[in-house]
Amino acid sequence: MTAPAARALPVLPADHRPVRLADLLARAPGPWPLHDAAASRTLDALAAKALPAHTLMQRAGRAVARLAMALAPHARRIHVLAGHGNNGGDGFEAALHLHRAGREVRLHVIGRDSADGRAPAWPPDAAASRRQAELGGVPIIAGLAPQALDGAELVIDALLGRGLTRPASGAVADAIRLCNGSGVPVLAVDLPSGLPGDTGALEIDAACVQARWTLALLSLAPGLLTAHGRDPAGEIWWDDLGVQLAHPDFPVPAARLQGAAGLQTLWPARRHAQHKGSFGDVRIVGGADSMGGAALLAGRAALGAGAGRVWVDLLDDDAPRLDPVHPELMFAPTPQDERLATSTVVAGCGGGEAVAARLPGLLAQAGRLLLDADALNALARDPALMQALRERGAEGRPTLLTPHPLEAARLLGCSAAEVQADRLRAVRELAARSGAVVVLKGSGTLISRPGALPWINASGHAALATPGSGDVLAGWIAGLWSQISGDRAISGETALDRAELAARHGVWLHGRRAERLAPGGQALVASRIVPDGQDR
Ligand SMILES: NC(=O)C1=CN([C@@H]2O[C@H](COP(=O)(O)OP(=O)(O)OC[C@H]3O[C@@H](n4cnc5c(N)ncnc54)[C@H](OP(=O)(O)O)[C@@H]3O)[C@@H](O)[C@H]2O)[C@@H](O)CC1
Ligand SMILES: Nc1ncnc2c1ncn2[C@@H]1O[C@H](COP(=O)(O)OP(=O)(O)O)[C@@H](O)[C@H]1O
Ligand SMILES: [K+]
Repeated sequence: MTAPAARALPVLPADHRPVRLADLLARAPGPWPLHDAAASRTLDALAAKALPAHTLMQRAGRAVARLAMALAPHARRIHVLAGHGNNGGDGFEAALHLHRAGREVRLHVIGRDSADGRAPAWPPDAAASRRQAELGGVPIIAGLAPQALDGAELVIDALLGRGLTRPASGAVADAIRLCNGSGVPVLAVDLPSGLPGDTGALEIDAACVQARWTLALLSLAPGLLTAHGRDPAGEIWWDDLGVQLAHPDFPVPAARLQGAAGLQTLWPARRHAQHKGSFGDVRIVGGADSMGGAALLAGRAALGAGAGRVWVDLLDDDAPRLDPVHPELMFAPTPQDERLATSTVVAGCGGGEAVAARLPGLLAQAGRLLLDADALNALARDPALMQALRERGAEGRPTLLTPHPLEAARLLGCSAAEVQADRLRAVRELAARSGAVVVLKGSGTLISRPGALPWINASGHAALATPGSGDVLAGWIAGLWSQISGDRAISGETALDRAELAARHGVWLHGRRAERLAPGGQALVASRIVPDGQDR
């Protein structure tokens, strides 16, 4: 790709304000692109070229200083920890602004020059910003002494950003640990230092700043939103520094952020002339041995999401065929005829070993098929099933897979740790291998279809880490999927588009319901996460 002419870039005057990501997602349509480090470097260079020298870093530093004063208006003593890359440069600029605004600023320079006495080697912009800070009279201190943060009211973390190439160590890791141990609130610049921006994957005991707030600059890193990223990032803010990221010449993002926008309009109000047959049939195949509850949760969720009729096909012959809490649920064996071709089938919730025998028939006949839990484990064990899955996709019959990281690892033939080390790569790989839409669950759930940009879901928190919440999700997605298929099919969309839409919407609503029920992240039981028809 040839680089676009710099003057073509839409760089606006810097009169904008940073926005809290949660507010942005609630009101703006998006989709918001997420850029990896390589793309962000390209963006940085393009934007810097379109502006007068040093302007981009000045904007970044001013944005950090303004947000610091807005979030911690009473903080007088502010310590800025600066590393030796451009992240440090943003810190120098912020320190200068805060100093000029009358705050008591201490600027700690951490890294090569303080640790081993070598001459500092900042990139040109950061070197210029450091000179400005010195000339402006900001007190600059080499390193961070153990008691240095006593009495501090705010720390600005500008140690490491997108340039992280290895786990933080040495003087940088020591500074991170001191900062975390101080109890002083931290505003992280671009990323909490130590967090890998592309993946959000932290090794055990890796040094990483635990920020109260993170201000992402120009572009948003996927690692802030998935794997381990949400905890160290704290509340995420974003400032595009006046650069419009939607410009066609900008580098392709690594993923898109899924919020509510664009989804509500998919399920319009019901028309008077509609009947339950208009909203699709869902069949749940699962509940082997003592795991009938999983199938019931999925069935209830499909009903609550608005499916027209829901049948549960229990694999345990001795289990009662009635749900007293939801007597609307019907219990019947899955038919082996054309009714299967027009149904949305969920297989695997509490499926045990028994579900494997059902898969060849379902893969061959089900119109829409969602495989979860034990159905995924059976798929991982049997290459013939995987082949049948690919054939379905090639014939235009869509499948959705909803693995958690261990199930994804079994399907990919690797460990769960390897999946978690690069969740975006894992979800793309699994979608490509299976031809299905894949929902890789966990903090920052990913949704991917073959060959397309993955989505990272922004809703939900650890209240969802409760048994059965995955069964609810599977049923919820199926209930939505059944409504945008059949006679309510959205025109112009392919079968795989509809599968992806249902997955994106289901994952978003599932997470948002948990946030509403447990705003403080307190424990939830999965039955409460079952939708009640009000979730839109
Ligand atoms: N891109 C954008 O959109 C914009 C970017 N901007 C800002 O620039 C930041 C990116 O700057 P950057 O590329 O200079 O990287 P940065 O994070 O400062 O690291 C620098 C140095 O750290 C080193 N290093 C690496 N790992 C290490 C470790 N574990 N422990 C210790 N050291 C380690 C490594 O040097 P090494 O030691 O490997 O030679 C590297 O040179 C970005 O986050 C944002 O704040 C904004 O100003 C404007 C918009
Ligand atoms: N820490 C977390 N943050 C956000 N979502 C989570 C977290 N832990 C679990 N979840 C979500 O909860 C659900 C759990 O699904 P799963 O692991 O299949 O559980 P189960 O098999 O018990 O139903 C998934 O949607 C997953 O994304
Ligand atoms: K940082």
